[in-house]
Amino acid sequence: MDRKREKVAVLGAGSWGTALAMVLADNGHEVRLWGHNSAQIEEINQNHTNKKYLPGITLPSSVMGYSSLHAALDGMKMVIMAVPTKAIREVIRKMMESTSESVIIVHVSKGIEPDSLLRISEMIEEEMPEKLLESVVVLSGPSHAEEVSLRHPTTVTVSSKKMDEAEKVQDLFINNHFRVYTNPDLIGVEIGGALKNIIALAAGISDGLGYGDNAKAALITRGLAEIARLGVKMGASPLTFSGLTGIGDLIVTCTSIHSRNWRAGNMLGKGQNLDEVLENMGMVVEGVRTTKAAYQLAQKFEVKMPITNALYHVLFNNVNPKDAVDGLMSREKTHEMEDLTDILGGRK
Ligand SMILES: NC(=O)C1=CN([C@@H]2O[C@H](COP(=O)(O)OP(=O)(O)OC[C@H]3O[C@@H](n4cnc5c(N)ncnc54)[C@H](OP(=O)(O)O)[C@@H]3O)[C@@H](O)[C@H]2O)C=CC1
Ligand SMILES: O=C(CO)COP(=O)(O)O
Repeated sequence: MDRKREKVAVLGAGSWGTALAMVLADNGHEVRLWGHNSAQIEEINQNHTNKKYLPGITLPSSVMGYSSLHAALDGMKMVIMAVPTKAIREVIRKMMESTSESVIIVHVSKGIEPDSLLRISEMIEEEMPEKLLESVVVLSGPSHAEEVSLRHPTTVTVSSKKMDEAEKVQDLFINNHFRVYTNPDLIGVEIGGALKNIIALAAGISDGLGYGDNAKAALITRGLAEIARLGVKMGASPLTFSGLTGIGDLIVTCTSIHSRNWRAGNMLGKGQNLDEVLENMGMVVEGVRTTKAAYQLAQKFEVKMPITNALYHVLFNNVNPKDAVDGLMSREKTHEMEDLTDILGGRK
């Protein structure tokens, strides 16, 4: 495809920012990868590696590392925000000290902010004055950085309130190993991507306890049911949850050793405590904060989210993981399609 060469800044030099910088460089764009650790940026520029986050991978030499945010943003209209959810506000604030240009922000993170209960696009809109923010686009889907950096076939979805801007982002990233779809359901795309991490933690716990494929299939399916239940109450389309950012991302995260959320859950299931687990991981485990946010959202929207609820008590109230599973399995009997029966007038 004929493609215009764009200038793109990627903020966050962890696994996902680096893998996405590789996709953009493969597509011929000018890519500036900003990170706050200058030794790591030096490694990227001198050795074309980012060993901590993508071991064994050689980066295209056109990916240029920047430790100055000001320099990375100079002349940039397109900014990829690839830091963990809890760092987004801080990085946006620093960004605004460094630029007076209006930009399109593409956020690729998966979380919900506890207490404010905002989705990431809403946090960005809250932080940035309208005159500096042309639009926010989310890019999400089943996409482990490790596999993207090997150029293995991957599919993701972009969404925005302004779909013409989402289409620009589709054109920016799409190539024959990284296929990008559009979906206008911004709420559904963000909720699916964020909440799948809760279920991935639970799936890891189940595997760590020695339970098998039946338990994992149950968690994925019933997890999707509770994510969709909440998402629809928040204004999402139910169809989005059967797509890449719903069931697609649930499958990839609940079944892969690449997933930090699954791995963290696995260690919890094997008996480690949360602090030890997070210390050992050395990378972001978004599902922990998102569990807190989803627990609060379930209360706010009066939605039943039994798996989220059980995980919340394991993470924050020292409930033993096995007791949490026993509690889930001994819940009051119910109809599988509870919400459908509500719609059909309570027929059982
Ligand atoms: N990895 C993946 O496969 C995918 C990840 N995502 C999402 O992308 C987001 C980023 O994750 P990922 O790259 O994997 O995380 P990593 O843990 O691999 O990397 C996080 C990066 O962000 C940096 N960082 C943390 N806090 C700040 C801060 N305050 N200012 C500047 N930089 C900061 C870290 O720096 P330092 O090294 O100093 O800690 C590190 O470079 C998450 O929301 C995740 O859910 C989405 C799809 C796939
Ligand atoms: O979002 C991801 C894959 O789509 C990555 O998941 P983890 O953060 O659990 O590694």
